[in-house]
Amino acid sequence: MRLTLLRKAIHAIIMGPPGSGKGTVSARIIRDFDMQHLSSGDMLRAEIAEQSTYGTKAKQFIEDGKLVPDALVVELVLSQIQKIPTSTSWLLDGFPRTIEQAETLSTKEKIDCVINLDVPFETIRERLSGRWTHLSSGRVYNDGFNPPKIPGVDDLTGEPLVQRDDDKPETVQKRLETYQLQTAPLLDFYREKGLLHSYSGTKTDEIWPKVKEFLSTTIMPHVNRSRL
Ligand SMILES: Nc1nc2c(ncn2[C@@H]2O[C@H](COP(=O)(O)OP(=O)(O)O)[C@@H](O)[C@H]2O)c(=O)[nH]1
Ligand SMILES: Nc1ncnc2c1ncn2[C@@H]1O[C@H](COP(=O)(O)OP(=O)(O)O)[C@@H](O)[C@H]1O
Repeated sequence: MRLTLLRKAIHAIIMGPPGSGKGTVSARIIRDFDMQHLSSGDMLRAEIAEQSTYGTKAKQFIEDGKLVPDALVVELVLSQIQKIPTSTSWLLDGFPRTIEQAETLSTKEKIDCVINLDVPFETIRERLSGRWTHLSSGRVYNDGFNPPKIPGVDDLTGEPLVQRDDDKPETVQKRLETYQLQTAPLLDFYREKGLLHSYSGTKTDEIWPKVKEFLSTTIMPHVNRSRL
């Protein structure tokens, strides 16, 4: 019997080092499951493009491969979450990234699961040198893995793609160090709560079926809109 009356909105987090495939896997999740995607990096880049107060404060930290201060990111992300109807499921990508962010989030929202993409740093360094981003949507491409139909142009809008300034090798190295120091400790935070589900590998196409299987069977069989 289907227990449709018990449907509830799911609150999921996707974690992993920069370039581990969070955006790529998130796009597949929202294609196949009825969820709203919230990416802190996309939000910050939109604020920078608008030259807003948030954007102006965040810009230098991002360019330096550092994390943007907790207070700023928390305010930005929580204000976006609050705009989502309570009946809508959401997937947070890139947030939280520090214990302080996770603790603040846990006082405001109940989290159902954390998907962690465990990809070796060597693989990431190679990938990020070939990442092309459509800034306004957050869509990503890669020279070898999923190239755009026309080089340098977004498939859906025809607008130009850019190589993010923070994808330069020296900034990538700094971001990986920042991840190791400030974000990796979050894995234990969520493991202790029994929420962490880690997927290791070097290829998204191998990781994705496992993530999909987990979401379909365990977390949200009721919102799965794909044909398994
Ligand atoms: N070669 C290769 N590139 C991938 C794979 N998965 C994702 N990418 C690319 O790697 C880059 C980083 O992925 P992205 O989803 O942006 O990672 P994020 O920084 O964690 O959100 C992008 O250019 C993707 O197109 C993969 O399995 N192989
Ligand atoms: N939760 C966050 N806390 C602090 N800084 C953040 C957060 N999310 C994004 N940022 C800033 O934005 C940059 C880009 O983030 P993101 O788009 O998630 O890229 P990636 O996953 O490739 O590192 C980060 O390097 C960091 O400076």
